Amino acid sequence: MNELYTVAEIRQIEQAALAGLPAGTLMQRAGAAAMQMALAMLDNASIASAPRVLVLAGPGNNGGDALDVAARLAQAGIEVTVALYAVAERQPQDARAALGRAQAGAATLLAPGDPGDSAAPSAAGSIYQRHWDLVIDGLFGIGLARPLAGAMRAMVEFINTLPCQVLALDIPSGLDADTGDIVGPGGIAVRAHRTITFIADKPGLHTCHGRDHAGQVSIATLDIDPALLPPAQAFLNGPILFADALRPRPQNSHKGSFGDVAVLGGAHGMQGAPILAARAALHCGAGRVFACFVDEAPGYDPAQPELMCRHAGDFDFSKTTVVAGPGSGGASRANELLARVLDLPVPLVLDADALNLVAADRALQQRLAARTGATILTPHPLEAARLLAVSAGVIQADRLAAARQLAARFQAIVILKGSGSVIARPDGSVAINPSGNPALATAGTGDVLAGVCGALLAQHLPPWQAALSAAWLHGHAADRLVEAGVGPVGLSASELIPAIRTALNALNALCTLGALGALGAQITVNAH
Ligand SMILES: NC(=O)C1=CN([C@@H]2O[C@H](COP(=O)(O)OP(=O)(O)OC[C@H]3O[C@@H](n4cnc5c(N)ncnc54)[C@H](O)[C@@H]3O)[C@@H](O)[C@H]2O)[C@@H](O)CC1
Ligand SMILES: Nc1ncnc2c1ncn2[C@@H]1O[C@H](COP(=O)(O)OP(=O)(O)O)[C@@H](O)[C@H]1O
Ligand SMILES: [K+]
Repeated sequence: MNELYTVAEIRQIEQAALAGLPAGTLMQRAGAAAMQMALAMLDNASIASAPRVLVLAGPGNNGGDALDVAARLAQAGIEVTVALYAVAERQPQDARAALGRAQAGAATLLAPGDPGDSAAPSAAGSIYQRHWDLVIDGLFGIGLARPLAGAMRAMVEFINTLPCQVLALDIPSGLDADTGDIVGPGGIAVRAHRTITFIADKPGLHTCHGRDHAGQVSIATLDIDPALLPPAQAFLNGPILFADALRPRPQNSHKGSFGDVAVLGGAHGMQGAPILAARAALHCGAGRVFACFVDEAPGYDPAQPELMCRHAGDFDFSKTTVVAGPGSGGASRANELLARVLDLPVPLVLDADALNLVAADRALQQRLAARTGATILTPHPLEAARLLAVSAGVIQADRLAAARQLAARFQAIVILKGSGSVIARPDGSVAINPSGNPALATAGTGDVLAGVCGALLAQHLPPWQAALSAAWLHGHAADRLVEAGVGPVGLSASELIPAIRTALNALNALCTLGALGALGAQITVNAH
């Protein structure tokens, strides 16, 4: 299941489901699913003595889920302590019932204040000074309305220093489920190893701070009738979304069958960038690849003599897929060449300096929005910020909204890069890419991504599927390299290129075999 739902959508689904069920049913299903996850985490931790579990229970229904799990674990004979931040009279009905179940069982319930709080020194002390094998975070879920403060903030600061496993219920407390930002100003969020999220998956678990705070994400659907789920506007990217656009190569084919890619960039001192993009395009199957330089052009690329190096001013871009921007610089010469390619109806990828040139020039913006050819934009957050005339902080605070805004404004497919790259199309659909890791945080990997996009466009993938495939393959290759010890420290953009080729061929082989079902399972394993 690749659908991602906003808090507003989850609330609607929840209301529809609750209408047909006895009170407390969904919370008890959530508690039962979380209990299984907690037991599995305790098993995996191979704890020598009897395990001790600390459960944090907040004031709302997320706290209710936590109290339900606490009651279940205590009933199973596990030593459970609840740090309770709820007052029964103010709890929602289901959560109050869960409090009753926890109080009736063997769990110890404490109401801790700040570590130095003289009002509750013994409760706080017994939590802060003991050893814990597992912490279950049920402070806040989708109802978080403001930054964590006071005693709960102090508890989260403490939890985030512990060496033990942390399981978040629904959302790591403090994280915005829609955006993956930490609810602020000056907020804090639980850093969990695993998150069990209820009803359906949520975008904020997979982008911005989401990946660092949620850890491995599992979905407990709570047996809600799938008919109650509306059509999703957001998805977790994976081959299931784009594999049908990948086609086996016909035997009766030639280099002209797989398109030409021309990379436009490489101003003086930045010639490596278009070379990386061009090599990536070559290794992802483009029939012929040209590296076209804004200033002086090298005779050829000695490490990759298959590339044809040209002076951009002399090159006819009208019959190729164009990747514009890698190392192109911001000079007027680059601006003129960019204006020329924007007016051509060819498939076009805009990266790096091409995006900065567009951001600074209203005429280029109009040309871009008026294009008829397929267009993919690949901004990192700062480039996106320049395009939208805001700060990078504003982009990161709501990456989905920023990517959607750019896609609508320029009528293009947008890949907003970073942890959990967001791929958006002009109609507002988005996908969040779950592959990739910090090994990619090194110069040149963006040039490689642009080259992969170009190669896939040249091979006639529709731009949406080309962008989804490129982002996924790029991240997947980095994940495989890290598994093999090539990173996360010291992975180079050049090393990424053959790994992307391997991943693309493996995917093509699976698609050719019609093994998409198996692929679905594989994606889930990889993504979570
Ligand atoms: N309603 C139901 O039957 C179900 C609810 N579920 C759980 O319920 C959660 C949503 O429950 P709620 O809507 O009660 O929301 P939460 O439990 O996330 O929190 C809402 C409560 O916290 C208060 N609050 C918000 N931010 C605060 C802050 N920074 N400091 C102090 N108090 C703050 C609010 O005023 C409200 O009382 C889901 O995330 C999920 O875990 C699941 O059990 C599924 C079924
Ligand atoms: N921490 C990270 N996790 C996942 N992907 C990352 C991370 N850091 C960078 N990346 C990816 O690496 C690439 C970097 O691109 P970019 O910033 O344009 O670099 P450059 O311009 O130097 O090539 C993007 O695809 C981005 O999504
Ligand atoms: K939580």
